[in-house]
Amino acid sequence: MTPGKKLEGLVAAAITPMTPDGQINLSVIRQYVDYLVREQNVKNIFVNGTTGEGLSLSIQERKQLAEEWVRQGKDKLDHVIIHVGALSLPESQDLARHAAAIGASGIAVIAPFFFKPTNKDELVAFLQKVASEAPGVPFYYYHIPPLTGVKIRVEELLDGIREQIPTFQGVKFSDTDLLDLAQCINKNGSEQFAFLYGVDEQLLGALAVGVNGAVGSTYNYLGRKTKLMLQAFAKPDLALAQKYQFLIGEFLNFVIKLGKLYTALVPFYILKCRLNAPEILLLLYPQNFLPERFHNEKLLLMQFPELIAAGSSKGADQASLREPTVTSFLLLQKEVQSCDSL
Ligand SMILES: CC(=O)N[C@@H]([C@@H](O)[C@H](O)[C@H](O)CO)[C@@H](O)CC(=O)C(=O)O
Repeated sequence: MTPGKKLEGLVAAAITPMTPDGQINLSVIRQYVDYLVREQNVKNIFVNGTTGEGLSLSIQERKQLAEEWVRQGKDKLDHVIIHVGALSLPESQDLARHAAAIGASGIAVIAPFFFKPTNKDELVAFLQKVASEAPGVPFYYYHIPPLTGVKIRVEELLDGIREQIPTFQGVKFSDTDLLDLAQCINKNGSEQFAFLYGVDEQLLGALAVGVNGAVGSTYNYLGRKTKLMLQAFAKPDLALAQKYQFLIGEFLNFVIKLGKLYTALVPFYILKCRLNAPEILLLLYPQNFLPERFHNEKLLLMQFPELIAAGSSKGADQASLREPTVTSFLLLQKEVQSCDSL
């Protein structure tokens, strides 16, 4: 990890590896790190967040995952950010102390989402009590109102925040309110705080208002593609950046329609191991909850040819495809791939 380096660029939101019997699978994290660095050129990770379903894990599991990511990321990753948010303040504080003790490069916290803060002061008070348990660790507010239901504007939250949380370093902004985001950046400057966007399918819009980077699930497997968009935007070649965004958007639209299961099964092929988020286990067991197409490994394999490019070439057998959705997916994949040569 690189202490002091500003958090920017792409941050992959880690999936939680699970064993078939529902235990967290720490043994594949080293492979996961190597895959991200080598195949996706992504050197930042966000652990125990939404994608990793940190809130569905026990405190002990969250700590074990954090430890393993920090250990395996030591000389390979720039940043290992641990989400330590919880409904219980003492648990969140415990996780923050733990993240500090193991040498995490940052911690992030969502707003409590059951008994919700009703105003900025209540929210800041909660965040402050967590951040102060890790006084040497950069702190990020994780704003995700579609899931927390806490809609306190970040612009308002940031007003005077450093006085109350000296370690405050930035915001992971997982919302579509670009007006709020733009005003945050306009008033605070992206030099002072890091603004990381969390709605992958519309990252280009957030780049236009000045974010420093992005945290998201899709950078696990579209990291390289998205970096091409970042490069085009920085050049600046807006038309090219738009082409990438449109194609990535189409691709994601399709993945989203298929459901999270598809995204979470991808690493099964990448890492050649079972890598299921907790929610996926609910879908897998009992088996009859699972739509028939998920049983067919071959179909799945074909849907992510880019991700397994270095692996087998089994992906090309379109003749056996019956589902029109899968065919369209493959066509989109092809388009996204051909984007490299735009
Ligand atoms: C609601 C949700 O899961 N949002 C994702 C996005 O990356 C999302 O998967 C993507 O934009 C596709 O919709 C991230 O913002 C979540 C995230 O970074 C995390 O795992 O903490």
